Amino acid sequence: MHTSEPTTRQAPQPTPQELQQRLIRVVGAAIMRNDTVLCAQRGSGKSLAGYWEFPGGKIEAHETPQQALHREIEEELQCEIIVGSELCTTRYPYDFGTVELTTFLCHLVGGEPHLTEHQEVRWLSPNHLHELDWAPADREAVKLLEGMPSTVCVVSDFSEAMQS
Ligand SMILES: Nc1nc2c([nH]c(=O)n2[C@H]2C[C@H](O)[C@@H](COP(=O)(O)OP(=O)(O)OP(=O)(O)O)O2)c(=O)[nH]1
Repeated sequence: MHTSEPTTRQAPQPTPQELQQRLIRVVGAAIMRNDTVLCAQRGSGKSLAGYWEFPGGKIEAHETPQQALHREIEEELQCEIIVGSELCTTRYPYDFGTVELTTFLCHLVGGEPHLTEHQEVRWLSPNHLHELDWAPADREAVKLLEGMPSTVCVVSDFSEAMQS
C-alpha cells in the first residue's frame, strides 16, 4: 500500500532583489531648538544600529506622514512637536528594503526628549551635522540643513505650522 508523507509547504522566501524592492515609508523629524537640530543615534539590536538619524519611524496604513511623526515622537522621545514644512523625500535601497524617507522641519513644544530606543541624542548646529555618521537615507536632508541658515529653518517651520 502506498502511504504518502504529509508535506508542509513553506511560502517561498523573497530573493535579495525582491527584498530590496520592498518599499518602507518612513518619516523623520528634524527638531529645531535655539538654532540647533536634534540628532539621534540608533540603538543596538535595531537595523542600522549605531547610525545617526532624525527620530521618527514607519508610517502606518491609516496615517498621514504628520500623524505618524506625532505618534512616533511621543512613543520614542516622550515629547510633543509641531510638524512644519517638508524638507525633502529620498529613497535609499538597503538590503532589507527601500526606505522612502520624508523629513520634516519640526519644533519641540512639550517636554524634554527622553531616550527610550535611541542610544544617544545630541543638539547640533546645522554646520556640525556632517561630523556624525548618518544613515544613508538621511544624507540628503543633512546636506539641505547644512546649507540653510538656521533662522530660515525656524521661520519657515513656524509660518507653516501657524497656517495649519
Ligand atoms: N526613524 C528613522 N528611520 C530611518 C531614518 N533613516 C533611515 O534610513 N531609517 C530607516 C531605519 C529603519 O530601517 C526604518 C525606520 O523604521 P523604524 O525607525 O520604525 O525602525 P524600527 O524602530 O521599527 O526598527 P527596525 O525594525 O527597522 O529595526 O528606516 C531616519 O532618519 N529616521
